[in-house]
Amino acid sequence: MSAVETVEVALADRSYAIRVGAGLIDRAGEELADLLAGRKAVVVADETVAGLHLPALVRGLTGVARSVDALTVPAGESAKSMDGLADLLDRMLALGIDRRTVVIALGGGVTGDLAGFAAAVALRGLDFVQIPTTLLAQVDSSVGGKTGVNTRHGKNLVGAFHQPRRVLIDTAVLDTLPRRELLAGYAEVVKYGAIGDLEFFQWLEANGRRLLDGDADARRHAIVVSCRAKAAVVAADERETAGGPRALLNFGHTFGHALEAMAGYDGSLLHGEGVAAGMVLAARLSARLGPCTGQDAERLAAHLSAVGLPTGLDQVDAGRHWTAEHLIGHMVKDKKALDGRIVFVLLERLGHAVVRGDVDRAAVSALLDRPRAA
Ligand SMILES: O=C(O)C(=O)C[C@@H](O)[C@H](O)[C@H](O)COP(=O)(O)O
Repeated sequence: MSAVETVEVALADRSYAIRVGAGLIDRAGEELADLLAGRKAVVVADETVAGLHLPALVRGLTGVARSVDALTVPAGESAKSMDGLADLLDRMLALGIDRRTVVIALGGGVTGDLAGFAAAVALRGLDFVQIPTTLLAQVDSSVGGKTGVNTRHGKNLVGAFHQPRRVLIDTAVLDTLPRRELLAGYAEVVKYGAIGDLEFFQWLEANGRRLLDGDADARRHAIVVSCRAKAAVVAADERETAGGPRALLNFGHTFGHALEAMAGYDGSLLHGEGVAAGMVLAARLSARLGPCTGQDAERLAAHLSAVGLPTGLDQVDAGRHWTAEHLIGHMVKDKKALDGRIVFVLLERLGHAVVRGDVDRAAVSALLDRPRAA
């Protein structure tokens, strides 16, 4: 067993540990024994992950929890819907859950957000554990308690803050993750460097490829640094108060969520791909407004592009030519928007982000307007 590192999320009586190491799914019984003793466990996994990691997890938890049931949900963003939630709750209730039942989300961001929201509302709130199996979920969505589903009005528009009781990050599962998914998660890793840690961004410029190519030390380092950064922000501003620091984690997401909504959650644009293109748009908007420089914005774009992530509208709209009007129509529904004003997370410089509610819509339109190909 290789080393396991612990990152604490300090939230008074809702504090929890994020455990990071290779092989943690195999050791889940031991890792979760204190939480599960005498209680029912319901594992929720998506269909792809169920085929890969569910048997080992159920084996490990059997005899530790009072009973272990497993439910599967479809893979992909479209599962994160009101219908998907209703179906999952129905199946959980049919299992005879009680208020001591622990829900365990095994999978990527979609599974964690959906199962976490189901745990938040079933019997008015059940304990839950996150076992994220994608890089994106490991460095971002499994930490911080944002749970929810998408609606036809946009991404994550219905949900709840519901903190997990523990997060188990098994870095070995990344070995079976498709490259495209790995890259999408890498966008969120880069985000931490861009918004608050220039030194980490520089490290990623030098080591990002090692991480993507499977170097275990580089992976663990990037995951631990990312989780530490997220844990600090969440501890400072758990519920994303207006003007509070948690909104900084939304860098790239105002544009990114609009891109995802335009794409229709059909798998053609992954969340992390939308965030990558969204971060570049936000950085270029920052450079237009200052004081961020064009060099900083293009340095971010260059790194994302070098690893193979999309950095422009043309790369994400697959010839559908989304207009500024289309995208702004989605951005005004963003949860950060206040009194009809879109709130952006912009860069003051690479490594330092700020929240801005005073951005002129004409500047956003000018950034998004593209000449139509003849
Ligand atoms: O945890 C947060 O806070 C974030 O904003 C992290 C984001 O990377 C993540 O995608 C989050 O789920 C987006 O939240 P939303 O409030 O913009 O829906």
